[in-house]
Amino acid sequence: MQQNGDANQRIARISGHLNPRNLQMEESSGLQQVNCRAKGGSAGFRVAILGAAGGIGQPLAMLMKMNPLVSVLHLYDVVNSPGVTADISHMDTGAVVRGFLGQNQLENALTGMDLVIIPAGVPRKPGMTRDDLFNINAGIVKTLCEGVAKCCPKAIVNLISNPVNSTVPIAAEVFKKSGTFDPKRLLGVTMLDVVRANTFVAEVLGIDPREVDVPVVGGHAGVTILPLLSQVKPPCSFTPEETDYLTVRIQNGGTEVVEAKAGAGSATLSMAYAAVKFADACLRGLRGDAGVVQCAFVASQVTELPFFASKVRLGRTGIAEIYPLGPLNAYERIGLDKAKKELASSIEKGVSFIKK
Ligand SMILES: NC(=O)C1=CN([C@@H]2O[C@H](COP(=O)(O)OP(=O)(O)OC[C@H]3O[C@@H](n4cnc5c(N)ncnc54)[C@H](O)[C@@H]3O)[C@@H](O)[C@H]2O)C=CC1
Ligand SMILES: O=C([O-])CC(=O)C(=O)O
Repeated sequence: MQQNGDANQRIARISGHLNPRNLQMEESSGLQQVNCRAKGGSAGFRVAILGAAGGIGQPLAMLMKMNPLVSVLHLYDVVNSPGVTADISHMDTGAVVRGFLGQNQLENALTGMDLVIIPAGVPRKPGMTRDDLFNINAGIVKTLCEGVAKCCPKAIVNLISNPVNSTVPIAAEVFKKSGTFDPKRLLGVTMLDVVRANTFVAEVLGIDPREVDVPVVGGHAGVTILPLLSQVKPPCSFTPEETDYLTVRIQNGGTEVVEAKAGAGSATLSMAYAAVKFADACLRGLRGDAGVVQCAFVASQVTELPFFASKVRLGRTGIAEIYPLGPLNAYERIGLDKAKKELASSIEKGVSFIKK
């Protein structure tokens, strides 16, 4: 009898993932299901991806499902999230996966999350700047951040949607308006600039990219992307021609992919890789690991601008420390002036979108 009871319990637990009755319940009262299903998961953090069915969202969801620090993975989108969720949920890794479709499931997707990663929004086509995405993506980011403020105000937010130089200020204003803004918890993802810089510098030096660390500061668009080639690890030097080539290639990395994709979108796979590298750093910080340092676009006092990308140390409550830029050479100082000029107006555009 006892054996039968155990077996029934096991079947009930497994079929909880498949039983159409339970799925229906999730639509009407997601939170109840959330608590119930999490029992099957491993110990770890609860992560939501908003825009999970997109070009970045899908590989990002796959890679996060493989991350042993993740116990619960919520996949939210306005289209196609049920299919992506069914697919990802068959991977035999520890995280429990749940899908959420459409605005009326946003709150259930966000409730209880430790980390929210946002790649929702339209990507560039050839000939466009990231700022050309502002009109559509600003509203999307605003709505999603209002959800975060309401349902998981203590979550760390990794904001990927472009133009990052404006969407991060938008998010900050939304959080300020709702009285939940904590600058330590809002991070614009500029990791792809670092990933590209490491790759291109390694190519020039003829070494393994995994051995290279290039700080990239400023922001995430054109001249605001400022690689500090004088601070590359391992220590090395570049000719003026190499410095020019590397700086321009790193600044135009996104455009290089947009043009190669010829209308089919922008970087998705390398971005998903970069997003997971960054999210993993945030989770290791939350866990209490020491010495977790990455570049990110954050509320900052490193320059006179209210937001700036630089190296930050990640800790148990998000950003534990923001590092100064360190010594810059003449080339980098000129680059910094250009970056700051463009950044100032992108930041102002984001702030006034909410304040208007
Ligand atoms: N920070 C960075 O380094 C990078 C940022 N990006 C940006 O990431 C964003 C997404 O790019 P892709 O994934 O290639 O675009 P995509 O169009 O393939 O996917 C975007 C997804 O967002 C969803 N979405 C739209 N409105 C939504 C809403 N209100 N709520 C939830 N989901 C919504 C769409 O349904 C779609 O599934 C773009 O803005 C792009 O410019 C792209 C590459 C690098
Ligand atoms: O270039 C774009 O539009 C997408 C992006 O931000 C990047 O690849 O760095």
